Amino acid sequence: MTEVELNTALDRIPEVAGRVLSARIERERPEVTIDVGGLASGDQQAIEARVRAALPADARILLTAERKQRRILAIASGKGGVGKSTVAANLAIALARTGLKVGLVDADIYGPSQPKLMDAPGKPEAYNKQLLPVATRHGVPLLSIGQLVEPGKAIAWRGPMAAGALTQLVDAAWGDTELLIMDLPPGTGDVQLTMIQKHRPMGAIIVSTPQDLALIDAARAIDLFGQAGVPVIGLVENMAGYICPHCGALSDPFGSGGAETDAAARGIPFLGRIPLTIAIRTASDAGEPPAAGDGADAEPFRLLAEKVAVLL
Ligand SMILES: Nc1ncnc2c1ncn2[C@@H]1O[C@H](COP(=O)(O)OP(=O)(O)OP(=O)(O)O)[C@@H](O)[C@H]1O
Repeated sequence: MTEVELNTALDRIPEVAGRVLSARIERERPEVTIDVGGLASGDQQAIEARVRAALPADARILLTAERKQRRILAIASGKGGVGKSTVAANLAIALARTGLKVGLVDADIYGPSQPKLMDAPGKPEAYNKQLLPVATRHGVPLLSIGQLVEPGKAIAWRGPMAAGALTQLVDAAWGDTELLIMDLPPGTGDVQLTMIQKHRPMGAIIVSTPQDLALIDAARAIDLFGQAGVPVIGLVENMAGYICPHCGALSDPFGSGGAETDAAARGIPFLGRIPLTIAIRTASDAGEPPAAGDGADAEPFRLLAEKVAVLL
C-alpha cells in the first residue's frame, strides 16, 4: 500500500474526517494516528474497528486524545560548511530516539544535503495539494528542497520564489509530528529572514566551528534571530578537537572552546561540542548518520539531544 492509497482509504471513512493526525507507511507498514478527543469510548472503538477493516491486517492504528501543537526548531549558521546539516540530521535522529515525533525540513537552497545524509533521495508524493514527507530508515521523515528540484537548480532562486517553495515543505502533511527541525540555509540573508518571520520557530540553535572567523559569522546569525524575536536556545561547537585514528593524539585544527567562551559572553546556553572525526564524515556521506547507531560518535549527539529536550 502506498501513502496515497492509505490516504484514499481513510478518505472513504466519514467518521474519521478531520481526525487523521498522520497517515504514513513506516517500514512498509501503514501507520495511522487518529484524534479521538471528545468521543465516548464506544465511539472510539467503533472508529478503530472501521479503520482496521479498511486497512491491511498489519496496519498500526494509534488513537490519541491529545492533539499536540507542532513546534519548529531552526538550525542555523553564520556561514556554510560548519556542519549545520550534519548537526541538524543527527540532532533530529537523537531527539526521535528519546520518543519525540520529529520531522526534518531541509530548507538549505544553497546545498540541500539532507536527502543524502538521511539516505532518502526519493521525490515526495502530494495529496490534497500537500506534500507527504518521505519516510527515512532513521525514524525521522524528511522534506527537502533537494527532493523537489534538479541538483544545483535551487541555488539560482530569488528570495520570494525560494520562500514560496520552502513554505510548501513546512506546511506539508506532517500529521502528528511534534517537532520540526528546520535546516536553514547558511548566512543571514532574505530567505533566512522570511523563513523566520513566516514560520516563527520556537527557537534557534546556532552551529559554529571554534575559530574566530566562524564565530563572527555566528554572531550575525544570533543578531538576525534577535531582531526577529526568536530566542537562540543555544550554540553548538562543531569540528572541535580531532582525535587521530592512528595514534589517539588529540589536536585542535580549528582551535577549541571558542564557541563556549563566545556563548558565555553573550549569555546564550552552550549546548555541546561535536568532535571532528573521520567516522562522522564517512558515515554522513554514506547516509548513515552516527546518531542512528550506538557507536562512540552517537554519544555527542545523544548528549546534545538531552540538553535540547529540556529547553523545548
Ligand atoms: N564533526 C564533524 N566531523 C567530521 N566531518 C564533519 C563534521 N561535521 C560536518 N562534517 C563534514 O563537513 C562537511 C560539511 O558539513 P555540512 O554539510 O553538515 O555543513 P553545512 O554547514 O550544512 O554546509 P552547507 O552550508 O554547505 O550546507 C560534510 O562533508 C560533513 O560530513
